[in-house]
Amino acid sequence: MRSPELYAGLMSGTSLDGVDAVLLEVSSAGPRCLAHRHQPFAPELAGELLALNQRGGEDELHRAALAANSVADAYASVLDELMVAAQVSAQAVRAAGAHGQTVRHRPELGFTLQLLNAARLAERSGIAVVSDLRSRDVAAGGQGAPLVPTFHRAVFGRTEHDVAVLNLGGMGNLSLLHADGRTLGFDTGPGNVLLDLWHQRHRGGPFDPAGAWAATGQVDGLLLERLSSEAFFSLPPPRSTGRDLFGAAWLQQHVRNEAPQDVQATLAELTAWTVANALQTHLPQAQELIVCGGGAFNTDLLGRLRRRLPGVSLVDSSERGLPPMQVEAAAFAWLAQRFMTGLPGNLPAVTGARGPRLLGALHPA
Ligand SMILES: Nc1ncnc2c1ncn2[C@@H]1O[C@H](COP(=O)(O)OP(=O)(O)OP(=O)(O)O)[C@@H](O)[C@H]1O
Ligand SMILES: CC(=O)N[C@H]1[C@@H]2OC[C@@H](O2)[C@@H](O)[C@@H]1O[C@H](C)C(=O)O
Repeated sequence: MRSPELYAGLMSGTSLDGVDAVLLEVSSAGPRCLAHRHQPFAPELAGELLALNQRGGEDELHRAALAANSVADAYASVLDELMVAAQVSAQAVRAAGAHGQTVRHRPELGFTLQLLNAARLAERSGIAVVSDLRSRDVAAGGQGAPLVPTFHRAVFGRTEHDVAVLNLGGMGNLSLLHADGRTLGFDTGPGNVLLDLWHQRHRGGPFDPAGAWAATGQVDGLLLERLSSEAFFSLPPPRSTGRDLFGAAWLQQHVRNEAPQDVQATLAELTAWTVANALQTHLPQAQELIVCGGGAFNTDLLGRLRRRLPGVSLVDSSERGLPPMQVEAAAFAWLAQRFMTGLPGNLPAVTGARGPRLLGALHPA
C-alpha cells in the first residue's frame, strides 16, 4: 500500500461567497477528507471580483493584478486556519491545488481566466501550489470544465448501478457515473447565480435562505418559456458556462414586470428544469442523484427537482461521505495529487480535449 499523502484543496467558485479549504488524505484506499474550513470574502473583494467578471470597467489589468493578490491572501488565510485546525505543518502537505477566481471563461476563444497570484500563495504558505488547472485542457481544445467528474467517480462511483452527481453552485454541473466505468459530465447552466442576484436586488443579503422567498412566489409560465429558450440549454456536451453568459445582463434581458417573488420562483424552476431535462436526456435510467454545492441547502429548489424527477432519489452528498461544501475543494486537492504524481486530470470525454493532459502549473514551496 502506498503511504498516505496529504494535499490541500482551495476553491472559490462562481457564487463569490468565499473560499473553501480542505485537507485531503490520499492513499490506495482512496481520498479521505480530514478537515474543512470556509472563510467568506471581504465584501470589498467580492464586489471587485464581481465587477471584474463584467466587461468594460476601467483599468482592468491593474485591478485584476491587485485582486489576484487579494485572492492569494484570502486563500493563505483560510489555509492557515485549516492547518491549525488539523494540527498539520506545511512540510507535511505535499501540495495545495488552488483554483483561483474565475473572472472570464471563454474556451471558444482559447482561454479561461482564474485570478490568483499563486507565487504569493506559495511564498506565504510555505506549501507547493498547483494552480491554473483549466488552461491546459482549453489549450488542447477542451472546455476546461467541468473538472470534478473524475473526482466524483473516485468518491461516489458504484459498480452496481449508475449514479448521477449534481453540483449546485453558482453554476450547475452534472457528472454521470455509469456502472460500467464510463464517466461523462457537463454544465447544466445557472445553479444559484440568478437566484442570488435577484434576491440581492430585492431583499438584500447574499442568498435566499433555504429558498424560502422563492417558495412564496408562483412560477410564471411565459417567463419560464423565455428563459428556457436560451440556446445553451440545447447544446450537446461537451459544454460549460459561467457568469459570462448567465449574469445580471442575461437576467435583465428576460425579466419584464413580473412580481419579484414570482421571478424568484421562476428562476428556481428554471434551475430545476435544466437539471431534470439534462438528466432525463443523458442518464434516464439514473435512480440516484447525489447533490452537493450550496444549493443542497435550498429546500425549495430540491423540492422542485424532486417533483420533476419522480423516480429518482435525491441524496445529500454527506450521506455518501462528503458534505456538500467540501466536494469541490476536495476535488482540487485531488487534482493536485494527480499533477504531482504525473497523472492526467482531465477527461477528454467530458471536456472535449484532444487527449488526457497533466493539468496545472507548479509553484514550489
Ligand atoms: N442555506 C442556504 N439556503 C439556500 N441557498 C444556499 C444556502 N447556503 C448556500 N446556498 C447557495 O449556495 C451558494 C454557494 O454555493 P457554492 O459555494 O457551492 O458555490 P460556488 O462553489 O461558489 O459555485 P460553483 O460551483 O459554480 O463554482 C450560495 O451563493 C447560495 O446561493
Ligand atoms: C470556469 C469555471 O470556473 N467553471 C466552474 C463553474 O462552477 C460550476 C461549473 O461552472 C463548473 O464547470 C466549474 O467548476 C467545477 C469545480 C468543475 O470544474 O468541475
